[in-house]
Amino acid sequence: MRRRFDKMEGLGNDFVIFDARREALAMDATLARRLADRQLGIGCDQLILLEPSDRAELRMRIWNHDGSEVQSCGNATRCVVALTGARTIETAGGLLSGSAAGDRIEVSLGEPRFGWDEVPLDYPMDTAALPMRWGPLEGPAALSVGNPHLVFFVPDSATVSLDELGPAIEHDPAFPERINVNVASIAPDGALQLRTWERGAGLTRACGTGACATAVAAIRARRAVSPVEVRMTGGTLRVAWAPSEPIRMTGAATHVFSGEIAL
Ligand SMILES: N[C@H](CCC[C@H](N)C(=O)O)C(=O)O
Repeated sequence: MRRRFDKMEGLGNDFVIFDARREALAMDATLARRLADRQLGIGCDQLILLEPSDRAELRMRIWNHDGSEVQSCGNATRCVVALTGARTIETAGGLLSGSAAGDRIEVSLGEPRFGWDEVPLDYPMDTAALPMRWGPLEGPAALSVGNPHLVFFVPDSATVSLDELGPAIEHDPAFPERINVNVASIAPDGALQLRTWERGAGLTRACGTGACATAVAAIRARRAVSPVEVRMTGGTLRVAWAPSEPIRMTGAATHVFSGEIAL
């Protein structure tokens, strides 16, 4: 059976999107891994499946490059809004809303969660600063923005060996669902410079939920003021948040090509 897909990217974080709202498509870890493989398949950081929803205009399901199905993906959400024009999206991480903002897309990710069991962590800890260390990285904030994130603030995020430290932190037993690892520094103009080791995908050029988690942690710790610019390898996102408000992220979403593949 041949199925159409759209290839899209948000700041270099790339996606293969199948629209299964009219014709169901059975996706599983094995198929997602093959489609995401850059030699054996189409190639992407995350595989996205759109399905009907009775709570929003559509449901978005997300599989990482390693085949793990997860709750939320910020950059892909902007791409799905741009591709479909949907304004409400159901995900396992919560209900999202989005709209075009000039040549950018704005998405509301809902409110962050700071409870140790909401991240989740394996046991109670102060999520504002976990009493943990991995090499030079210590005392991260932990939060959920629909998916789990750690945020480390360092003098210069460009000098951290995230390719080495990322896997050890992602798979630490303290994180029963694994975790996304963000390392950020504060630029002289108050912007955040962020690099992310993504759960299930490794180093990516940008991470939308990582940018949101890092901005929330910075605003909460009074290291930054909302709205804050988050600069990543693949480009910049603008994140706005205040306590008891949803997180709002604004940035680019680009259609690269459409294609067909035999499944
Ligand atoms: N790796 C993430 C999913 C993709 C997040 C990222 N691509 C984004 O733009 O938010 C996780 O396992 O929770």
